[in-house]
Amino acid sequence: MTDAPAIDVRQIHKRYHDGWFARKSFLALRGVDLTVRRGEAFGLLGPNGAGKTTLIKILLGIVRSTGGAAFLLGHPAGSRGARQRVGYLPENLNFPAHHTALQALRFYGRLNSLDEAVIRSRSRDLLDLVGLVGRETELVRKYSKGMRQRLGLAQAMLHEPELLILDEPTDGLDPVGRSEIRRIITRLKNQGKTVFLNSHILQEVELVCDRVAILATGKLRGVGTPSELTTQFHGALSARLCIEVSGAPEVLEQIGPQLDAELQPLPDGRWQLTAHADSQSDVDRTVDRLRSSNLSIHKLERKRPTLEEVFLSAVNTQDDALLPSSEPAHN
Ligand SMILES: Nc1ncnc2c1ncn2[C@@H]1O[C@H](COP(=O)(O)OP(=O)(O)OP(=O)(O)O)[C@@H](O)[C@H]1O
Repeated sequence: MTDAPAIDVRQIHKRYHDGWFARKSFLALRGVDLTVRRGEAFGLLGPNGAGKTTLIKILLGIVRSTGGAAFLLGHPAGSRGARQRVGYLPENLNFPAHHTALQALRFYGRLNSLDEAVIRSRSRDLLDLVGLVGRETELVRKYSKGMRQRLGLAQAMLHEPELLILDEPTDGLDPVGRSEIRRIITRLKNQGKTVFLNSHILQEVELVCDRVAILATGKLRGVGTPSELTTQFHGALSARLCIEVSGAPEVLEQIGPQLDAELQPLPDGRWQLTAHADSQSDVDRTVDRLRSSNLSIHKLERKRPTLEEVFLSAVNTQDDALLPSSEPAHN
């Protein structure tokens, strides 16, 4: 069991039933397979309605899947063994209004059946980890959103879980608040914890996660490091060469189509030329062509697609949603 992955999801399906006599149904997850290794920070990405919350609820045992199996650290999702080993920060955690940070932690500690002395000593350490020392006796309702999220992280860590599931931990935070949460997540990862993060903020995920999964319409579109995903969707989006040039406009207008490049005028009279450049020889050829046409090069940059571009490409790949699903019989 010690070798079991932090999260192991096999062919998970979820069908919701709705309406009169549950006659309407909707397949929110359609055969998701996912493995999260121990000790990694893993990001779950997907557009609204992709099924991210449904997947998280299945992992936590809040919602039952209608097919497949999920395990946390070798324990069936939702079992006592799994629940004891996972810490959860929900999207909008509301603390009781009359609690101070210390009282809130005591409240959650008791819910987890922790001993009073253990709660006291862990609360001190955790308030230190999340940067709330000195503010622990203030009412939580007077906290900023960032402080509440940091206290939420401390709450999730109180029973010393090996795996943390964080649902939109930086939603609604300013850049300072977001960087504080990132700092804490990195510290937790350095302590050997596994962090599973659901976030809409792609930059965030790119900065903090080792690997990401992209989910859309209930199906996984890709899993890997941001650079592996870039390669996976390379066919749709290759590396680009962005060059700031100046010179005779008529020469530029001729050269643009020859290089299959886009030209955009810049405010200072220069031009931004954007062309595909998958290899160094593509770069050399473009530069030689510009220089031999007496064009001056002011700035040159080779850009890989951003995670946002990869995400959009992954989400827009042909969906087989209209094909019959191979959903297994309900369990
Ligand atoms: N209890 C429910 N009954 C019926 N349909 C549901 C239920 N919960 C979710 N759904 C549907 O399942 C799909 C996936 O929802 P889910 O909340 O998992 O998506 P999400 O990726 O978390 O979206 P968001 O980013 O907007 O929170 C959506 O189409 C949603 O309307």
